[in-house]
Amino acid sequence: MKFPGRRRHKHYFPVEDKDPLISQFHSSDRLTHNYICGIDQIVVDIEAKVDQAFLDEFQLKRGMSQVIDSTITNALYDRLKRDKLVEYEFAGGTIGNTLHNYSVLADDRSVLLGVMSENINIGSYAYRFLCNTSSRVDLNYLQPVDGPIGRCFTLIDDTGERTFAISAGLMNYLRPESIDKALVQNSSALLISAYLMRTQGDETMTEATMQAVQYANEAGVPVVLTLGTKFLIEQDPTWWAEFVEKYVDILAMNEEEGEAITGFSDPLLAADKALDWVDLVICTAGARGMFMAGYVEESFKRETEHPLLPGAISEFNRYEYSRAMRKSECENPIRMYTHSAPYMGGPDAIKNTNGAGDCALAAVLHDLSANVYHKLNVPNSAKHEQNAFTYSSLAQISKYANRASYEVLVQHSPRLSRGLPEREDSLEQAYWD
Ligand SMILES: Nc1ncnc2c1ncn2[C@@H]1O[C@H](COP(=O)(O)OP(=O)(O)OP(=O)(O)O)[C@@H](O)[C@H]1O
Ligand SMILES: Nc1nc2c(ncn2[C@@H]2O[C@H](CO)[C@@H](O)[C@H]2O)c(=O)[nH]1
Repeated sequence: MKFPGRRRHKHYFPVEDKDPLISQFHSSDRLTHNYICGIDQIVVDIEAKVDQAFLDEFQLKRGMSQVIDSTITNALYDRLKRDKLVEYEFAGGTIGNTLHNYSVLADDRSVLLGVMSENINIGSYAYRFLCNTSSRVDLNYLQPVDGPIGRCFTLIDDTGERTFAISAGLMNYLRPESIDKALVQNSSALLISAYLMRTQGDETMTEATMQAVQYANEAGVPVVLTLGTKFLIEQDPTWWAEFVEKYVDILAMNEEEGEAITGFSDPLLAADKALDWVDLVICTAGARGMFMAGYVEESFKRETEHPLLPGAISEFNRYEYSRAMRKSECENPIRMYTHSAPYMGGPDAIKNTNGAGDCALAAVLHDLSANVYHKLNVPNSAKHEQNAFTYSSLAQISKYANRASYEVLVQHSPRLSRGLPEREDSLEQAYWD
């Protein structure tokens, strides 16, 4: 686990001053390591710039993520290739991206559950998926299938709006018995997306997901749900709200998905409503940055040093300097909220917003997982007198998340190619302490 910290002069000394006992003590194999796991439909993104006429031609609804049949897939693919419209092909999937980015940010292990073609040819989509995934993402638990993984045609129009057309292949054939109980129950978080509930016919992905969720719930492992696309939620918001309340501990969404599930278009109110169901909420809001909402025990609350912000909940950021706790861990839970604007006001030129939200979630998961790691290795630290869920305050986490998503906006792919710089002026000292 990467703890981005300060470098102190006293740690740099000549070789002859080296104490053999100290080097033994610092040997990293004595540390206990933790990991997070996630389930995804394994897909490769095929990205192309198109116009509305193109979407109409293939009966695709703008802005949606939709599953397409093999006839449309073949026609679409042939057309993209014929007109040389494909800009890039890269590993994707909302959870695949998030785990990859988590592993890059934390420089630590995550485990991806899903399917993988058992026979892989060089250059095939399965091959590409494996090549474009961080070596820190453990792919050893993937279930082999006799056929292709999924393809996600990512069609971007002039306004930057993305329309996803999914050619499923065998991506939804993960079986419940392929979910390793101990793996899930020993993890620091289980990450799932709303897309996993979109299955048809004999596809088993939904059952596999529910099996993993049940294992996680039994063991008190936080279940993190990312909502994926508003169109899925709009189909049955009540079902989703009940699902979240029953099984989920941390909810990640953008403002449109937030409105679909809570009925509130204001991201702060949407986050507040979702806090009725879960312990921690992340609501990204595009150019407006992001909102987070969580709980803290009254006696551990910390007042912000920033100006108090107006909003639908007045002075909502008052306790944003507190570390979040599970509601059940609080005797007198109080709600706290934070808002962060985009890092540096957002980049001058946005290359691609695809995956910005996934990356924000990866940063939040890094913070959560760092807390578990610290607790495992330094259990007597004063830091853990408070039984917090997060390593940092809500204010710091949302800044970190925006910093991480900035990196995705200035590159073409939703997956980070490298970690963040160890220290930045824009992050307060408290974060690194
Ligand atoms: N136009 C923008 N200008 C500045 N920052 C932006 C812009 N769009 C996104 N961001 C940054 O990226 C973060 C996440 O963006 P957004 O709300 O678009 O996520 P999303 O819709 O969930 O994305 P995805 O589904 O592709 O992962 C925001 O919190 C913000 O920091
Ligand atoms: N797992 C999964 N990912 C999707 C789906 N539609 C779009 N995405 C991914 O969402 C990512 C952006 O958030 C892209 O990289 C896409 O691969 C889907 O139906 N299932």
